[in-house]
Amino acid sequence: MAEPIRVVVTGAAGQIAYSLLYMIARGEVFGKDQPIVLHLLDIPPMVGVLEGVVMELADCALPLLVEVVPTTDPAVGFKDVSAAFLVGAMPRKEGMERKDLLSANVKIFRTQGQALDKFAKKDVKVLVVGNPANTNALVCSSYAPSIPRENFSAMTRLDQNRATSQIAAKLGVPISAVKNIIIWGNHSSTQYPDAGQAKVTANGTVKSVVDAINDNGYLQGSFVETVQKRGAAVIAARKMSSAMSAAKAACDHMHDWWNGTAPGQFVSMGVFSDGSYDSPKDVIFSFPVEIKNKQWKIVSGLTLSDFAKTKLSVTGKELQEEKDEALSVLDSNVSNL
Ligand SMILES: NC(=O)c1ccc[n+]([C@@H]2O[C@H](COP(=O)([O-])OP(=O)(O)OC[C@H]3O[C@@H](n4cnc5c(N)ncnc54)[C@H](O)[C@@H]3O)[C@@H](O)[C@H]2O)c1
Ligand SMILES: O=C(O)C[C@H](O)C(=O)O
Repeated sequence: MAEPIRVVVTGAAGQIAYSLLYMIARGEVFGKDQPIVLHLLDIPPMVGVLEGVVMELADCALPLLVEVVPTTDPAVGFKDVSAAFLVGAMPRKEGMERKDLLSANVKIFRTQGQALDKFAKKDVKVLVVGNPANTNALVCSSYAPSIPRENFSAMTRLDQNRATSQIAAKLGVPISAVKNIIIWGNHSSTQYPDAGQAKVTANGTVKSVVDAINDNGYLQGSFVETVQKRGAAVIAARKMSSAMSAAKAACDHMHDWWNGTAPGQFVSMGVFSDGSYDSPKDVIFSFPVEIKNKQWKIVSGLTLSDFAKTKLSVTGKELQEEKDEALSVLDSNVSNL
């Protein structure tokens, strides 16, 4: 058996964590041979709930879970962690846009960036789930200058999973038959879900999704809109934001970062933009990436349609605006933000 690794989940008393903790502790992210010490970080009013979560984790009798550390102290929560799932934040309610959460939530990510900088392992992999996820990840990284910025990411995997599921249903094929759907930009209603590079395997033959669907009106219209608005649709139905699917996506994201992507396949992650595909530099922008040895690389050389370019420009502009707004909320001289 390998040495245990320490993994922190923030917002550990919340609804996403309730599904996520179980999946991590079962070995679905770091492997079935990797023992885990789980750090559960939440805020003082949630201590009672957190105690219940600790009881349930014990009652799951999971062989890989060697220790659980519940805490409200970031110094304890982030101590020596190799992976961080930053879920804890205020969720969106019906009628709100994700950017309405910005001022409340960026402050949380400033504190957590500082704590990661001080206490986490320097090669920690950080996944930000709490919204607005892209800009929170940017803020967090900016307050953790001793950790490489490539180690900070934001979750758009839920959008990728939603988009893949829509395409598979439209074509009447299993989910596993559809690969390489891309989510570009922000985890918001400006994101661009793009099936333009995607492939489908049907009856032993690999085809482009564009040819298989043969309906540009759908691919540029209701497909894009359904994925962009799926989070709001779940909130309208559940009166709470998505949780089970968000936890599954967080596991998929970290699993692929940890274990790599299959040859020829890519996944979407919000990562620091280097200006690829004319995106604004130095915002956290979702790109297609390939992953090897725990390092992601933006897939280069894809040909984008004029329609796609317009969509990328809209979502890039929103991310630039969010970044400017975050700076005004933080009202500080963060030199590298
Ligand atoms: N990126 C995505 O695809 C995606 C998908 C779904 C939800 N989300 C976001 O994830 C976040 C969490 O959603 P949820 O449904 O689990 O919410 P929730 O309200 O059920 O849980 C959030 C938890 O975070 C805790 N928390 C608040 N401030 C904290 C802090 N400073 N440190 C540690 N914990 C803190 C709260 O006490 C609560 O227990 C929300 O921002 C939501 O919008 C993102
Ligand atoms: O939409 C939300 O606010 C929750 C989450 O980001 C989602 O996409 O389901």
